[in-house]
Amino acid sequence: MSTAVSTSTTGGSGERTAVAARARKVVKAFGTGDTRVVALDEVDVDIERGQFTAIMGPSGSGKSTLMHCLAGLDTVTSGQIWLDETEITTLKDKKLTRLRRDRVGFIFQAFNLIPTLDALENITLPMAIAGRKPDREWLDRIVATVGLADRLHHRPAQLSGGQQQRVAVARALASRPEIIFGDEPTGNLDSRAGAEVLGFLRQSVDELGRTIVMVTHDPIAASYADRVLFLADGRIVDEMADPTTDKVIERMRTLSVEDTSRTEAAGSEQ
Ligand SMILES: Nc1ncnc2c1ncn2[C@@H]1O[C@H](COP(=O)(O)OP(=O)(O)OP(=O)(O)O)[C@@H](O)[C@H]1O
Repeated sequence: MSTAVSTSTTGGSGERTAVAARARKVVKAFGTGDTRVVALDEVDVDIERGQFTAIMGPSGSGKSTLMHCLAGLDTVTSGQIWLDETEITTLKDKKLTRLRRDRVGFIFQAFNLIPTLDALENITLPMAIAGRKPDREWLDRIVATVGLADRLHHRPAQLSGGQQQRVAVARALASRPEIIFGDEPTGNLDSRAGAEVLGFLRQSVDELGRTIVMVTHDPIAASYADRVLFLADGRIVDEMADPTTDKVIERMRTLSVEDTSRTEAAGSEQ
């Protein structure tokens, strides 16, 4: 079974669609024969523009694979993915690289900052590489939003983990990407620094109109989102609007019970 989670689009006439990313019947398999693993099994999903979406699910359910495919970091076995109105599943490497550079932002668990550059240079580096000038006003807004104004000339080693991740958030926002993907962005942070970074992600959606998709194991992190997608066995099995930590914990608990009973049923069939 696959669950279609759809929203209407307003595209056409050069207008932005209400959907920032869209997947249809996406299958991603790794390996062949006996070692074949189907990580995504006919996934249909719409990621709404201007929303904060969290992806949750048990370990191995396909969360990272879904994010990598939506972001054009990995190819699909079959199915289609669009970013806005561009189908990325048919793009050749060069065009895909350019699209990722120009239209997508990334925040990873590891901050991936360049140690010899200061915070401001790290924030503007991707744009410098792309030969683009940062929009000063936008940059100032981002720096103010993530609270880095007095740290801009510090190198990563002179910043706390939370501050380093804020630099990474500012770097992801700097080029005004259409969509930002985060893979466990608070996974390396203590709860206070994690809460700060999640607060900034929330603000970038509410105040800067960004679109964020975040993979997380943490129900508290998921509670900052507008909507949570739940994956199990490579399929979207549920979604939740306006999540709270307790509601997410409860849903994850029932998912792992369902997971165990599925595994037991599969075992007894053999
Ligand atoms: N490069 C790969 N080669 C082979 N199998 C892979 C590869 N990447 C992922 N898989 C398999 O695909 C399935 C989904 O993996 P994925 O990493 O997307 O899950 P996840 O939900 O993000 O897991 P976790 O929460 O543990 O990070 C798993 O069974 C995994 O072992």
